Amino acid sequence: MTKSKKDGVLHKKISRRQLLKMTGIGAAGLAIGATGIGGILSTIGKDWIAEDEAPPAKNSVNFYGDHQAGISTPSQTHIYFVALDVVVKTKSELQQLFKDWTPLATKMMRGEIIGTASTDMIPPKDTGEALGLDAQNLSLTFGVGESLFKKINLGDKKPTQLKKLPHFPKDQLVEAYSNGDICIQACADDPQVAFHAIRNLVRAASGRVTLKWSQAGFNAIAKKDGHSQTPRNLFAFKDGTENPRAKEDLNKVVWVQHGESKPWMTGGTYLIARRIQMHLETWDRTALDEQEATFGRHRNSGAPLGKDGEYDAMEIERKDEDGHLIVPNTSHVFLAKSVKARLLRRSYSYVSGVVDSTGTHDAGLLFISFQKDPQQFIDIQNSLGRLDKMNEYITHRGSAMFACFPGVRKGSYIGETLFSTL
Ligand SMILES: C=CC1=C(C)c2cc3[nH]c(cc4nc(cc5[nH]c(cc1n2)c(C)c5CCC(=O)O)C(CCC(=O)O)=C4C)c(C)c3C=C
Ligand SMILES: [Fe+2]
Repeated sequence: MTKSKKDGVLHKKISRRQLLKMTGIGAAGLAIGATGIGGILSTIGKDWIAEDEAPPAKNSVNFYGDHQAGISTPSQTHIYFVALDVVVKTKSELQQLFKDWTPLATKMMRGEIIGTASTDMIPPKDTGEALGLDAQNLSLTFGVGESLFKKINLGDKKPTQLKKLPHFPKDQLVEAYSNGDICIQACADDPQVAFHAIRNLVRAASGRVTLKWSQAGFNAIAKKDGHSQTPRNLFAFKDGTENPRAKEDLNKVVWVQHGESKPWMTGGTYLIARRIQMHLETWDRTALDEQEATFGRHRNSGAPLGKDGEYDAMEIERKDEDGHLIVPNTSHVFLAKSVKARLLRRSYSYVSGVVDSTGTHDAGLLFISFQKDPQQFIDIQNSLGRLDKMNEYITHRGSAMFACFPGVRKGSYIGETLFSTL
């Protein structure tokens, strides 16, 4: 948006280049960098800069790019994840919804309010609870579920990969934590910033979507010598050690490549969310040796059993001098590694009060994985199957799958690749 209708030409926003020209800095002055521009901005007010052209905001994640933020982005400390059902009926109404969300998402990811407060009879445009906080590395990730394609005629755009997951042994899924037409994942280094983003996106979509389910989560990220450490889950084990990180790996495991799914998904990925209850009381009665045999890793260091370092190679076929496997063949990692498939895991712990029927903590993991094909998740979950020693301590309660759009180009909008060719 460059011009507000209400206020006319006086509110036309200006580009970074125009600003440099106006202030007489020009090409030769480009070396002043962000600090110099920041000084000018604080004098004239940054509302005057077109958002696509503004310099990077403090603690902000880039909204634009080949891929959406919040997937290969380093994990923030908080998540607020929401699944929505649509009330809109047509593809143009749906397209408009994503168009309306785009400027709000870009503003919030820059730590800006989505509109000025009004003093007259109209409620403030921004709900306001993130005022005074910066962007807190907020990332917003949008996806669409299988059910959306049943409600809205999107031609032949539904990817074959986007379908209900099969029933897995020991699943006890409830609809109240499952499925949805649209998902929005908000991750930030502050819980209020993450919630504020979802609250304002849902508010802006009032009458067009309804809330289906949501889940808040957290990860404590310790720092050692200035480096972020792998977060520990509520069983106290480092969770996320073995994850694809290099660009080449991400292309192999996470990002849909040309020809691998529907064309609109190129650069996108599939998100699988599982709300997994962790029976903390049972776990806390288990000896440390047994806990470590459950995962196949040492608790404190995160190292593979029999090794010292978290990133030492996990060689599941390794045997001791008596010929016994060092990493038990019923351990979580042994089974997860026994199949070729890989995933990018980006999970968060949750605590949600008390389970009425048992009087125990309702706590666990909002397991989130990204993969270019949901079959990768299915293969691993089937391998864990009934054998995974961890099954004694967990119950899967919720499940959902979403196709996440590729990244957004400047001047475009979220989901454009899905709608543009309709
Ligand atoms: C189907 C996929 C998976 C589910 C569901 C899952 C649940 C789950 N996992 C943990 C804790 C840990 N998982 C670890 C490794 C690991 N887990 C999966 C897959 C699923 N986990 C994979 C593919 C891997 C990596 C295997 C490898 O190649 O080494 C670990 C070890 C440390 C790490 O690498 O992150 C832990 C700990 C919990 C608590 C949980 C459900 C509540
Ligand atoms: Fe796992």
